[in-house]
Amino acid sequence: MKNTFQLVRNIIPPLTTKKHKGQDGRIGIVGGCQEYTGAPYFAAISALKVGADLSHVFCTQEAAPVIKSYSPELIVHPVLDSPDAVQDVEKWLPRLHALVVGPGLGRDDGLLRNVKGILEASKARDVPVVIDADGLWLIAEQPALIQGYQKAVLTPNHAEFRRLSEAVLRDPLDSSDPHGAVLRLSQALGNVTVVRKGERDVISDGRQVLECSQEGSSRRCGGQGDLLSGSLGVLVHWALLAGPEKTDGFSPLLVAAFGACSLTRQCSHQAFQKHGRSTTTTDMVAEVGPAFARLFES
Ligand SMILES: NC(=O)C1=CN([C@@H]2O[C@H](COP(=O)(O)OP(=O)(O)OC[C@H]3O[C@@H](n4cnc5c(N)ncnc54)[C@H](O)[C@@H]3O)[C@@H](O)[C@H]2O)[C@@H](O)CC1
Ligand SMILES: Nc1ncnc2c1ncn2[C@@H]1O[C@H](COP(=O)(O)OP(=O)(O)OP(=O)(O)O)[C@@H](O)[C@H]1O
Ligand SMILES: [Mg+2]
Repeated sequence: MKNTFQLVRNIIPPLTTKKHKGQDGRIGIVGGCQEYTGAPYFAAISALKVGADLSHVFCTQEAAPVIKSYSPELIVHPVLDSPDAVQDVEKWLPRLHALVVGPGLGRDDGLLRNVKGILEASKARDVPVVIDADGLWLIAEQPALIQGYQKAVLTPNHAEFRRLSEAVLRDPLDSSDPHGAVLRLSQALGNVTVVRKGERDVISDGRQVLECSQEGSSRRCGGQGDLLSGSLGVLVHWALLAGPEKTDGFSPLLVAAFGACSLTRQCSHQAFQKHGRSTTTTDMVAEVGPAFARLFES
């Protein structure tokens, strides 16, 4: 695990005065609806805190003023439930380095239909996508949407992993072999990268398996998966930019996922040390800077 941290360090771009705004990452979050406005915020602000330069949120018209009110740093587009949602997002794709699809998306059929079009447009432009939360609900319904897309990373929790496996694998889940279960799901989806979050995070691209057991915390408050998916959006961009020569034979997406899992757990650990049982994801977002420095810059 120690040299895996070195692989993550290898993909982190240097901070220099020679760069222009946006060069270190322009990330789009697709999600945010009437019920859920926190999740897309957590994902978007985490991307900025990890080191992206710009964070866009593409959400429903109703959710937009709420998410805008959380932070001036976010660029919030109230388009996800518009009749031209796909075109409204697609026109931004040339200016985005990665999309994080799902935080706070909800399961409205109309929104899922729009997100299907957005995913197809993203694949057509070779945009890397992290798919989380209710984006995974859509994938479980229509696995062909990302089948074989090598620039896709899925980040299911326990329930989402089960739903995906039941949708894609015929034989029942073998819970006694977590590595094998993630390997098989990745292979069945055409070697997309899968992160099964849990007491230990298991990551596979259908060829290799990494496990993240970085000490986290025993707080299971909502939103931690959104911090992970937002951080992962940036790390995916950096890892693909750095290329496989910097990741010592591991797939860049595998290394990016290990980095995001480690960072999320470290944030949880540091926040829990300060706040104990009252820890929330907001406290964890505040720890992104110090946790990143401790894991990857010291
Ligand atoms: N503040 C917010 O706006 C938040 C919104 N969220 C959104 O809520 C939507 C649904 O997310 P959910 O995570 O509820 O997804 P699910 O609808 O898949 O719920 C997961 C269910 O599985 C159960 N579960 C989780 N881990 C388990 C385990 N280890 N063993 C057994 N059962 C387990 C949970 O109790 C939960 O009921 C997503 O779009 C998500 O982004 C969440 O991210 C939480 C925060
Ligand atoms: N039992 C556990 N012990 C330690 N860490 C855990 C445990 N379960 C999950 N985690 C960690 O908590 C974080 C979020 O995982 P979780 O399964 O809660 O995702 P999620 O349900 O998608 O979260 P969200 O509420 O954002 O949707 C990950 O970093 C994961 O590694
Ligand atoms: Mg989640």
